[in-house]
Amino acid sequence: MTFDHKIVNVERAASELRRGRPVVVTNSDEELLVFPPELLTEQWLDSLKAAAGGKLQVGLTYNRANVLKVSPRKGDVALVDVSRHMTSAAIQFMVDPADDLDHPMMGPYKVAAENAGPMHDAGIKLCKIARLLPAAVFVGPVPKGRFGDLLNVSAGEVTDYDLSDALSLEKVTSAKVPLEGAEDTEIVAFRPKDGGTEHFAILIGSPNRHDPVLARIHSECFTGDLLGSLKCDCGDQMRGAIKFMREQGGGVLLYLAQEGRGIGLINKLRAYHLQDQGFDTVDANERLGFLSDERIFEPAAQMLKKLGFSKVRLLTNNPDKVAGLEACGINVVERVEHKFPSNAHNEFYLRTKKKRSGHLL
Ligand SMILES: Nc1nc2c(ncn2[C@@H]2O[C@H](COP(=O)(O)OP(=O)(O)OP(=O)(O)O)[C@@H](O)[C@H]2O)c(=O)[nH]1
Ligand SMILES: [Zn+2]
Repeated sequence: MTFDHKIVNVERAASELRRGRPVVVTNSDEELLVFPPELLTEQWLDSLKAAAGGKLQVGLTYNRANVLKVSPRKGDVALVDVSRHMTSAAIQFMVDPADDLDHPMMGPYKVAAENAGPMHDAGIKLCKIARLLPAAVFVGPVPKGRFGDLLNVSAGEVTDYDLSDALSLEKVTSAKVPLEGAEDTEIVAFRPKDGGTEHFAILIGSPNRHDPVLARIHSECFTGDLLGSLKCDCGDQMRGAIKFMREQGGGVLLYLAQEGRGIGLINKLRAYHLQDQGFDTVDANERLGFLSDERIFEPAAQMLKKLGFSKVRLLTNNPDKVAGLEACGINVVERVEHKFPSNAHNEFYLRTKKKRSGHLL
């Protein structure tokens, strides 16, 4: 029997990291131990220092490194040496911006003599997949076999994860779920065959497959969609799209598991904490070490294709969504604006999206 382990290995490794356990990223002849800094304890740090024999490093993304005034030697990851006396708390200050304003004199940090490589990139990517802070403590690289029985995953599998995860989406089931204002509605569930990220398509009415379908790419927003948060416009946009589709005779809303523009709910709340300190939505993401938007469009495109839609009229104010969907082989024949009145809490957020993220309204 043969299995395609691509997604499985990555999901297992990410799940191990979320539990505060180290994993090993490999290439053809070397391996690199990865530990999530936000879950570091003094005990773990002592063990890692012992395993590293004095060579322990923290990997930071370009955006976080930039905040700390260090730069990657090459590529997008900066490696900072962990000195013998550095505590787990000091490493956590390095990767978590929550208390940056209370520690304005952090550093200076010693940039490692080595360049970061694809295994380091994969280590940080794994922390992102685990929805942890995008940083990692590293031991190595060392020749293969040194870290014994620790769970391991190849750097290539991690790099390919997003695409493999999206391209293996399959329809699992569907059911009629009448919604307020759109009673003729069906929810179609998608899941990669070996168990990755689940996404959902909400079909309003019975749109035909010949004409361009009215479509909305909606990234999950627990606070806005479910709780009615006034900090963003997601709830209005989601309910507004459903209502508009019903009025127009049908459409499809793709509900994507990309909470917080792809950083996860906990990291989004971390970004909100920084916004409470005065940083805008873009700076908050970047101080955490993320890109301002970490989303990809393949899952949306894949669901549209599986549902038989190849041409869409896209409800959005975000030109990146149009370009992103087009790049995945969906023909966006029209962008339909999707704006709702602002309130005192989201006005600055909406202005920032226009000023800094190229939004059209
Ligand atoms: N990281 C982060 N995510 C946020 C913030 N506010 C809202 N979000 C997330 O942003 C996503 C919603 O974005 P979308 O509604 O797709 O909006 P958009 O990219 O602005 O584009 P359109 O609405 O289509 O014009 C959801 O996943 C929200 O959780 C924030 O301040 N920080
Ligand atoms: Zn929202």
